[in-house]
Amino acid sequence: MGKPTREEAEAAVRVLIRWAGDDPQREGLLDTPGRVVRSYEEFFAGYAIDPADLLQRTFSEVDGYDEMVVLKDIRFESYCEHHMVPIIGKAHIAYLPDRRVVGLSKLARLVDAFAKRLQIQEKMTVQIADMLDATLNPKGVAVILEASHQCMSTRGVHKAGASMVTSRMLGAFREDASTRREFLAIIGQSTGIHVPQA
Ligand SMILES: Nc1nc2c(ncn2[C@@H]2O[C@H](COP(=O)(O)OP(=O)(O)OP(=O)(O)O)[C@@H](O)[C@H]2O)c(=O)[nH]1
Ligand SMILES: [Zn+2]
Repeated sequence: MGKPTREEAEAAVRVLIRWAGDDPQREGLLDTPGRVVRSYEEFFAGYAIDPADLLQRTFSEVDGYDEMVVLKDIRFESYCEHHMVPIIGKAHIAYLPDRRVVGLSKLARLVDAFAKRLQIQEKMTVQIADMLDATLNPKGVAVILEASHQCMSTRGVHKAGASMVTSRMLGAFREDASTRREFLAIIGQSTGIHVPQA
């Protein structure tokens, strides 16, 4: 299945405008297919990124640092693969380094590489954790995602305010309850976290 041309993608948007009940030829909508297709390039930029590449560069001069590294409150925007509407939330990532650490921004880039695709939250959670585990070989990895799904707030069941929380714990975070507790305490899970609403 080859990638369609830009013209084909714009034609598909014109069909959807007609499906919504409007006229793609009216002045206000003439440039809309082009804008939508350009927006899709942003929304789905993750397909062009190789997440493993992002984590190739590591640093080993850490003077023996062997405690957990946590990056919390990483905002992400993803898209529900069932309804193609936004999933907006926050990711919290931790790992227990084994001599090597990765540049901090790469953790946020890793989240985006998987978020900017058609997703379900469970799959995205596993993809982030497993990629970090496979490329960095740390002693443990923890990933928690909390997000609100516009397919649940702006349509269907209309439950604004509900948030989905998913997690994946590997290595020390799975096996050792105190490591897991320390991570949860650091990200503030015990005190409650504000989830940005879609
Ligand atoms: N587990 C999971 N479900 C999701 C996620 N995003 C959306 N969904 C759900 O996917 C389901 C799709 O269900 P269907 O019954 O096929 O679709 P639908 O008729 O549009 O369902 P409603 O949303 O209940 O109106 C819905 O229950 C959504 O809430 C996600 O990230 N994880
Ligand atoms: Zn959905």
